[in-house]
Amino acid sequence: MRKIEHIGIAVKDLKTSNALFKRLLGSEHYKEEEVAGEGVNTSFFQVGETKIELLEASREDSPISKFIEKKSEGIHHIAFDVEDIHAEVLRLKAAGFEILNETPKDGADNKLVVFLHPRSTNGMLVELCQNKNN
Ligand SMILES: CC[C@@H](C(=O)O)C(=O)SCCNC(=O)CCNC(=O)[C@H](O)C(C)(C)COP(=O)(O)OP(=O)(O)OC[C@H]1O[C@@H](n2cnc3c(N)ncnc32)[C@H](O)[C@@H]1OP(=O)(O)O
Ligand SMILES: [Co+2]
Repeated sequence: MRKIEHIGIAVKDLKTSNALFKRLLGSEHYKEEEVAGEGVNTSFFQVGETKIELLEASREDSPISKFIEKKSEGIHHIAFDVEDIHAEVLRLKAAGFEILNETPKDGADNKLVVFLHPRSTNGMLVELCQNKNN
């Protein structure tokens, strides 16, 4: 794993949270993107070499709706940048981690993504991200 690619934050309302994070970080979000496969609308803020990804549910059965209902708004996952996502999946599986999707799926920002179940990572949802142009 090369660096923290982004920190995902579950929010109820993207517009309200865009304004809050603009006040917090002192800069505007640089893009918004819907990822229909995940049931989310996202916005991104650059913070040095990493990013904050705000996630709003775009449908009732989105993982974000369930998370906010059971817990609250707040940190939802940490995403690590990897060079070869297939090799990382094999390495992490052999090391005993529970992979939620062994076949990488389309994420935001031109990425392929894989998730690890929080019950195998001390309660933290982990995302692996590989740039599609790698
Ligand atoms: C924008 C695209 C992409 C990107 O490019 O960056 C994204 O970031 S998409 C983000 C949204 N997508 C996902 O989260 C996909 C992966 N998540 C899942 O598959 C599910 O959410 C889950 C993690 C398997 C949980 O689903 P489910 O089992 O249906 O939910 P429960 O509410 O029953 O939870 C079971 C268990 O897990 C705990 N949990 C759930 N979510 C989280 C979380 N984000 N962080 C930590 N723990 C989490 C939940 O509390 C339950 O624990 P117990 O109550 O102790 O059983
Ligand atoms: Co993410």
